[in-house]
Amino acid sequence: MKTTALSVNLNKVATVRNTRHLGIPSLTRAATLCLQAGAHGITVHPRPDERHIRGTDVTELGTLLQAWPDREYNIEGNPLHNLMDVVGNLVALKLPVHQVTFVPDGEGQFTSDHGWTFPQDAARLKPLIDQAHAWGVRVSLFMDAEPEAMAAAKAVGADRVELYTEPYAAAWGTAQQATQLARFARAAQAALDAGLGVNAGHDLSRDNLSAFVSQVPGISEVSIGHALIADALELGYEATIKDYLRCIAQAAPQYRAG
Ligand SMILES: CC(=O)[C@@H](O)[C@H](O)COP(=O)(O)O
Ligand SMILES: NCC(=O)COP(=O)(O)O
Repeated sequence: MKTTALSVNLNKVATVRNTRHLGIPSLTRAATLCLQAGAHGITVHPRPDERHIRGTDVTELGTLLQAWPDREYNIEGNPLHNLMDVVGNLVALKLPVHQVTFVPDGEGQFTSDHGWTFPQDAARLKPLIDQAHAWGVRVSLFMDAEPEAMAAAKAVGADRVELYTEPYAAAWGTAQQATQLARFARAAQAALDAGLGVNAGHDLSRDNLSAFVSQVPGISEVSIGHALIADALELGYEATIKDYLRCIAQAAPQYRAG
């Protein structure tokens, strides 16, 4: 049994960097500080419009992660748009990529706000999942917390699902929190029962993280960007990462490998 991994999403560092032509803040510097502080991995979501993460960032971070063989690189995006080209480029360069997270975002979408739909998406996902597996890359599917969809995600070939946690985050601290936690716990258990690993992400924060990982079973990885980078602006990367790791450790989560 292992603890839940923390993968730091660097999209928002790139968002700030892209407002000038000075190259600061540096993504590789941010990644290094997060990894030195104990983060288990780095996540990026290179959108087709390159509003934050650019193709060059993906390659530079892959090069950096070569020096951190015990950490993971997770690339998110829509495999029907630019993601497969981005990942294929990393593979061709023999740079590490441990996981792809397929997200059904439209081009130019404000932010991710829903998961894949089954059975409708199965036929177009299958060859893309097979391609990622041929590259030796684990595939996670971004999914709404719907227990009945998990068996279909497994059947199409996914290794993991990433539960889209915005509805939980929005309910945290309200009368709906327990209902949402129970819903996510059912979805996670259904995924585990189907033989999938379970990741989670979107709007997770130092406030809502402990309750989630303690009450939703089997969370292998959380990917966190927006709130974490906002915290880092105030606390610095080292203190921020250590506090997110404390939130996870406090919940003492354990998961089945998958
Ligand atoms: C897939 C997902 O959950 C997102 O959180 C995404 O990575 C965030 O993208 P933006 O940073 O562009 O909002
Ligand atoms: N997969 C979710 C992610 O990488 C980060 O989402 P957010 O914390 O920026 O909402």
